[in-house]
Amino acid sequence: MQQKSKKAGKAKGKQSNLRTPIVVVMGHVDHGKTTLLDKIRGTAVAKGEAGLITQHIGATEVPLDVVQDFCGSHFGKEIEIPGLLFIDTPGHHAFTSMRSRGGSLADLAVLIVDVNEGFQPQTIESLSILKRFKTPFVVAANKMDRIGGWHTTTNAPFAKSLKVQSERVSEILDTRLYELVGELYKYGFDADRYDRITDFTRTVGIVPISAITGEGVPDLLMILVGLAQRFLKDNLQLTATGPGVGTILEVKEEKGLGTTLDVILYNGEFFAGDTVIVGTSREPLVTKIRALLKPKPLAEIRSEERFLPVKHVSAASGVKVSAPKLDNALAGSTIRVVSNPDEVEALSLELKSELDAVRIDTENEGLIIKSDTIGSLEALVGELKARDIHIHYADVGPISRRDVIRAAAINDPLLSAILGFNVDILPDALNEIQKTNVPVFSSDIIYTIIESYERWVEDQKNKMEQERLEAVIRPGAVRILPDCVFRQSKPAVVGVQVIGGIVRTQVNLMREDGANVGVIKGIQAHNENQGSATVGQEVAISIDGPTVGRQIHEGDILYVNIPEKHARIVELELKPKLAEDEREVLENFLEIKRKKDPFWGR
Ligand SMILES: Nc1nc2c(ncn2[C@@H]2O[C@H](COP(=O)(O)OP(=O)(O)OP(=O)(O)O)[C@@H](O)[C@H]2O)c(=O)[nH]1
Repeated sequence: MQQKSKKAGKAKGKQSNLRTPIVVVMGHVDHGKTTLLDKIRGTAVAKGEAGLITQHIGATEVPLDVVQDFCGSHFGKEIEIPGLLFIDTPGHHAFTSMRSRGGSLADLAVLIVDVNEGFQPQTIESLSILKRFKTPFVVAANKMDRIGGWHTTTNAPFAKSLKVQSERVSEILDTRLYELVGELYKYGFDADRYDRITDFTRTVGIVPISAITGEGVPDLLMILVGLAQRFLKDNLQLTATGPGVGTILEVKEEKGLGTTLDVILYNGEFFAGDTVIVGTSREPLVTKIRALLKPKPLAEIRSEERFLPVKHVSAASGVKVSAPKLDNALAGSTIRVVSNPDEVEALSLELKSELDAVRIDTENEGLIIKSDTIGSLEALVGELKARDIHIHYADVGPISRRDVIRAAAINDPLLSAILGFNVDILPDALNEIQKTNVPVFSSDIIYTIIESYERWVEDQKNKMEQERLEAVIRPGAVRILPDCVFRQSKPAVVGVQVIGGIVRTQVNLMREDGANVGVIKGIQAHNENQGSATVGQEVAISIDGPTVGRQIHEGDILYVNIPEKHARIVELELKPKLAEDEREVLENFLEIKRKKDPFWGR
């Protein structure tokens, strides 16, 4: 044990400043992210190597030696990375709040998929985030132990585990893996079971695992080390020395410490006392690191203090930073060491541009977007842009009254809405929402937000369409009944039978020769006023315009004089839905119109 520690320490020194790669585990709810992280931590602890596993703030470091031991094999000299740093907060939320300039903070990702359930909404969302950030990843096909008839070999590498399975179990597993290959192909990735791949730069590896039994986990770790070595080597800027740069994972209030930052240091070093510049939602702030804190090892947690001050940390590392004036610090933004006061201005501009790059503030018609961190804002905005959904304004922070007012002022009814990712609605914003009826779609799953917004858009469109069609004047025809003239004129009141379609008040009537007759003022049946009458009904109608005996006569057929614009909609859009009588009336009506003008209504 002692020896191993020394060996690990020495090995690290040899490694030409290549820093520990940062790994994030992503996937759908309940597919096993937490269980996998627990397994990786727990196994190493169980192997009596707890001393080697370094607990970070928000992350767990697994040194290369531990990975080697777990895998039961030794890596060659070509492996120079000191180990793997797993971010403890699983999920894409953590992923999106971590970003370094130009991409995500994570060097590598594990996309975990329940092999029995296949792709689910958050799997797809995670995949699209990985694609956008171009983060190399492996797929962990989890819960293979749930296949009926599975024989468990605890913590065994996949090949060993597979050997003891029946042919039927192997076949089921293979089928499920092929389904995953198919899903990945659909989203633009070539994938295969990892042991069938020769070129990992082109093909995504799928590692069958069980996070519970540990089977396949050694393989997963091996693949991660291999990928990290390849991809990190290309990124020579990332080192464990020099002025530190980190991403703020969380801004946290701590008893006795005030506001602190949980930071993943991804490049260089922090020393207690360093001057740092920190991103906020306004002007970046310059402050001095009062203390760097690491979690206390489990055995030492006796007192209330959970943290251990350290003088120095180097990348990659999870650390709590205590410093004055941190209240406005913004999760997802950068913390950076200022080595020279002359740099402040340039660094400040750089930090501001980080937020400005994601923030959108235009005069165009579009949605209002609010999000909790820069990373999540970027992810949400990215997804919306990919769908060509217009954005009026996007910013970090809770939903405020101002946001609601801005959304209400948007003219396009389908864009007058707010989308929020993991943000609160301030109380006065709630009042404004009630007043304006601006819809707010919020969730901590991007996919859910967009899906519910899109569903609302669909509903709104249907409603608008329905309203439009309801406003269309439809075909109708009446015959004036004999001996039912109740008044000659001003207005003429006659008894009619509706012989087809529908007649409403306010529509114009037309004779069979095409001459306009006048407007229906009222419709009565059994002395009751009504707005319309349909086929078969006998009603009295009052018509403003004609005189009975002159323009109209008993026995005449009168048509609803459909305006040309409406006739076009009826003929082109509504015809298939018309009843037989309506269609007949429409055809007769159009025939009359087109006798004079063959192109009428076309
Ligand atoms: N049989 C079996 N069960 C598993 C495996 N991995 C996870 N589970 C179980 O699946 C459930 C969900 O696992 P979690 O690790 O909590 O899933 P998660 O993805 O972290 O879920 P969220 O944190 O809610 O997103 C738990 O009951 C686990 O015990 C596995 O490999 N085999």
